[in-house]
Parts: sequence; structure tokens; C-alpha cells
Amino acid sequence: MKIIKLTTYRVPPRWMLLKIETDEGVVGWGEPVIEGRARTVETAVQEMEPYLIGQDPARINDLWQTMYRAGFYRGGAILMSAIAGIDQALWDIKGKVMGKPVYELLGGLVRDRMKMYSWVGGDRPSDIIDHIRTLREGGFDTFKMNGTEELGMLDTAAAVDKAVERVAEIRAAFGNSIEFGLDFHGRVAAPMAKVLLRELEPYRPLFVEEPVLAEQAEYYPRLAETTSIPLAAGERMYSRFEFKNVFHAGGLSIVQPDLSHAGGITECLKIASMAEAYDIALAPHCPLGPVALAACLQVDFVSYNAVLQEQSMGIHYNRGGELLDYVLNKEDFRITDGYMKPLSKPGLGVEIDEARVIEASRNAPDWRNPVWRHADGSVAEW
Ligand SMILES: O=C(O)[C@H](O)[C@@H](O)[C@@H](O)[C@H](O)CO
Ligand SMILES: [Mg+2]
Repeated sequence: MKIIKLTTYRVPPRWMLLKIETDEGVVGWGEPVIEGRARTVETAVQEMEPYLIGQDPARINDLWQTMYRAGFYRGGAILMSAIAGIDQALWDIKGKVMGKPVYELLGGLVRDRMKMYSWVGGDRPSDIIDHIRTLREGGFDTFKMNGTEELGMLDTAAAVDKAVERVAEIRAAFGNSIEFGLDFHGRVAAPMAKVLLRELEPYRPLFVEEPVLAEQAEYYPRLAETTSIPLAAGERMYSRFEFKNVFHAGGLSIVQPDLSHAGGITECLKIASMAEAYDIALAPHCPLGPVALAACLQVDFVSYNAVLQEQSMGIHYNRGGELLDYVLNKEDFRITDGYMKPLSKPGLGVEIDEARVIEASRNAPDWRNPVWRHADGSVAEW
């Protein structure tokens, strides 16, 4: 079997799907994308084509290493997202050829169902209580929200209190009948992270995500010494070589690689195994589309340390497109009592509605995250 064609489809709300065709008619789908940089990743995928056309899609490891090493320069959000989507599609092809879901090719199920969580609130978390109530009726009991608005490198007690009060309201409304993670989203600089963590301690969030920016990872062990709140990160780290340094330095309790940013299934399986050796839990990041989620779930169901899975149904980013819009086997993505079952159809387990994808790609928006500014006019971390 040989790879004969790669086609990318940028689709609403902000995703990109990749179709890899073979000379024997087997097709694989991937989701190579960086939110807000879809066109850049699209070009990176196109630049990877010479390594792939005419090659045997079964040789995923060799193709992965070639895409990673042959161009001399390596790593980073764009190249690793391009490799990620291609890798996903190659695993999809392999599973379809062998008539098995990817998790069967990786040693079979380690669990029978996977715990899912849902975003609540938006960029500026508000009306969270009602949103949680609604989602609880749908079976969720675990949530994630932005932990704060934009925050200055040194900010006021009032700003800290505003963030903490929201969390206090949630605990007052729901007690410990729910769990929630707080995503600092990189908005909190090192001087404020310790302050905010201390004030949040009494409310026992399930985790705090990206407590500081990924480029400040050396603070993870220092912050972990000051709090019992589990610290989580990973969506802005792109290879096992980056994760290696963070695991070795310590401080992370939960690692959140993104299956569409960190090299795909092949790379994230290695990251998951490395994390397990350090007793670090796995909670793949996935605010993206159905192929990205399917790839996450294939890794979750073979990774002992997988504890939570993000999914984007109802997320505040999904304007103009929802997770299941491009999926034919929607029923397989049902979340019951906050859990998903394994996707057991061959390959990644997602059947793409290609006609819908092609139609939606005709006028895909170029999504961009907003540019926030502090009161003094300087750019703020969004
Ligand atoms: O945890 C999450 O889902 C992420 O922080 C998410 O909010 C961002 O990755 C966003 O998709 C960037 O455009
Ligand atoms: Mg996040």
C-alpha cells in the first residue's frame, strides 16, 4: 500500500482536518491544527508531503522519525502539530487495514470507560453556577473554567479576591458534589501564581492548569512546594524532549499533552508512559474537533495513568461549528454519567462526514483569539 494524496480542510469553528489517501482506497483522517494558526500548520503539512507520497503508510514509526528529524529543524507548535495530524491519519489507516480500533493495536483496553470533563464559563468566566447546573443534568460532575481574568504581573488584592470569590461561590453552591479544574491559561505570572494558589487552597480545586506560562516551567516545582493543589500543564509543550525536562524537575501532578499539537498518538503514547514512571496523571488537552478527541481516547484507553479527558462539546470557542457536526457515528461519542466508552470502530473510531467537511471548508473563517490589553495599554495574556 502507498500514500498517494494529502488533502487539508480548514473548517469552522477553528479546526483543520487532514485526509490521507492510499492507492488501495483506504483513507485516514487526522486533525493537524494550532488554534489561530491553521494556515501555517496547513503549509507545514504540505511541506511534509515529500516524506510521505509513495511511502507505505504502515511504517508509522519510520515516517514519524523522518518527518521529525529529516528537516534538521524540529519541534515547536507548528511542526509538531503537522506531524500530529499526519500521525493520527496513519494510525487511522493502520486500524482500518487491520479491521481493529487503534487501542487493540496497542495492547488492548486498560479500562472500560473514560472520565470526561466539560468547560464552563467563557473567556471571562461568568454565569458559571447556572452552566454547571445545566451540565450536571447531562451527567457531568467534573468541570474546568478559566481561573481568572487577565492579571498583571503584580496585581491587586481585589483582583485576587474576585478570582477567589467565584470559586467560593461554586463550592458554596455545590459543596464537594462536583470537581473543577481552574485554568490559569498562562494569564498568571510567577509573582502572582503563589499568591493566587494560596488563596484558592481552601476551596480545593481538582487542579490548577498552566499555573504559569509554559516558558516558565521552572516554577512548577517551586509552586508545588507552596500548595497541595495538583498542578497541571502540557498543552503548550510539543515533544517528549520538552516533557522530559519538566518531569525530571518535578512539580507537575497532571500532564496534558495535546494529541493534535504534541506529535500525535506515536509521541503522546511515549509522553504518557514517561509520565507514568514519574507517577504523573495523564489528562490529554482537547478543545478541538472529533478526530483530535478520537486520538485522545485511543491513548486514554491504553494508558494506565489516564484520569480525565477534555472534550469541546459546548466549549465557548465553538462558534459556527460543534464537535459532532462532521461525525457520522455521533452515537459513539455519547457521554453517559460523565464517561465515554471506547471508540471501537476500526482505526481512530470516528467516521467523518466528508461531504459536510468539504462543504464547510468552502468558507472557513480564520479564527483568531482576541488580543487583550491591560489598563496601561500593554498586551495581556489571553
Ligand atoms: O485548556 C484548554 O482547553 C486550553 O487552555 C484552551 O483554552 C486553549 O488551548 C485554546 O484552545 C487556545 O485557543
Ligand atoms: Mg488550558
